[in-house]
Amino acid sequence: MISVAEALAQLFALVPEPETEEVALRDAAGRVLSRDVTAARTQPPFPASSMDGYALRRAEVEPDAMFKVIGEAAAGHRFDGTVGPGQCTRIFTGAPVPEGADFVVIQEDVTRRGDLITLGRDIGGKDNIRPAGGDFSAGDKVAAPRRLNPADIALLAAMNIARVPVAQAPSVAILATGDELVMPGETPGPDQIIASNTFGLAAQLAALGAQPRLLPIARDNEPSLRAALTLAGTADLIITIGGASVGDHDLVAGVAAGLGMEQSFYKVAMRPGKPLMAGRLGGVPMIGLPGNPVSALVCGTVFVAPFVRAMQGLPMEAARLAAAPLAVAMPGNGPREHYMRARLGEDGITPFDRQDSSLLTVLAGADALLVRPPHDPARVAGEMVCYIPI
Ligand SMILES: Nc1nc2c(c(=O)[nH]1)N[C@H]1C(S)=C(S)[C@@H](COP(=O)(O)OP(=O)(O)OC[C@H]3O[C@@H](n4cnc5c(N)ncnc54)[C@H](O)[C@@H]3O)O[C@H]1N2
Ligand code: MOO
Repeated sequence: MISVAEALAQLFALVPEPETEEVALRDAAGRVLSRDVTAARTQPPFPASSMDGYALRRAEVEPDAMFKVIGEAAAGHRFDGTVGPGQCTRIFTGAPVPEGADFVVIQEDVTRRGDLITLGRDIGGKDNIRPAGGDFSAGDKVAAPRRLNPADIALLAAMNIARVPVAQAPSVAILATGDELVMPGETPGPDQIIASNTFGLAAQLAALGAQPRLLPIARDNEPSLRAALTLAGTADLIITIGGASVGDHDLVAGVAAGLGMEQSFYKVAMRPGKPLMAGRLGGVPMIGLPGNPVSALVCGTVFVAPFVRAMQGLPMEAARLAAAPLAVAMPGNGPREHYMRARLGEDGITPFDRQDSSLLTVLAGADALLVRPPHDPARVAGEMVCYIPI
């Protein structure tokens, strides 16, 4: 059995070179920017007022000073003249500051009668002007790789980038295996259950910017598995669920090997998730997840998510760890890295009492996987521990 870190390193060696495509800005949210993009314009393109008020000369600002209003500058409509001594323009937020003016007095600090304004007694030194290029300048870059969040999309829009180079969304074939499985909505026989991991994993993948494709459930016999694995061959990544352990009906490794799979590793010193397998089948990376529902989804977080991020050109990094104080004491850990389903609260992190890898109710109630290294000694409440937010 290899360590989680070693398994992840071997998995990253299977990551294919990401491919780029261009998409409309509206479709770029959540995708990974694949090339640096460069602003073709400056923002704001001119010194702009940040408030509604009057534009005038800073040197003339003093208590009770009077100015003549000679025009108006609004957003989208500049004032074409020049503001001279003793003059001002009405100005609104976002408007270009007129020639000659270098200060905006907010209207709350002004009394206006006809074309004349009188300043109040406490104007302050803030000019209320956003300099040209205060946000960004032509030539500034948004650097790749980067998963584009809503603020990034707004920034690209402001830079006038209508089409965005992004990594192609990896197509991921998900193959559930087992005679006991039926799809949600179907009527299970007396010995059957509903395929659940499949859907949890598809949801994880969709949230990572991949395109999950559910294959028909493969039955626990070689022809069915072989047919299903052959169907998966056009994907960028094949994920199988179940049939990974040592039982008589656990056939995935054997059938995949028969089809020419080059195995990178099988079995990882972790809990849950021990019978994890990975390799390449027909040139396509393949990850064989254990069937137990929590095992499959924990492996989804610890292995599939970093892999799919790397497939989109993001750095090859393990799931990010956070730290929190333990709310309760814990006994020592065994030889496998333990990903304990846990809850964060005001007094720290608490692992659930029940850690069986079949319990989806416990996983659904968890917001953290408390990570315990192999042979981690007993811990007392208050000690800092690492966790993966989920
Ligand atoms: N003698 C041993 N037995 C087992 C070992 C072992 O080391 N020695 N390892 C255990 C561990 S740990 C795990 S994890 C499981 C993994 O088993 P498989 O990957 O072969 O998975 P299955 O046997 O096919 O299924 C296990 C369990 O999960 C249910 N399942 C499977 N697929 C789905 C799905 N898509 N949705 C919902 N539930 C699913 C399945 O019905 C079984 O209950 O092996 C242990 N055994
Ligand atoms: O490793 Mo299994 O995944 O413990 O249930």
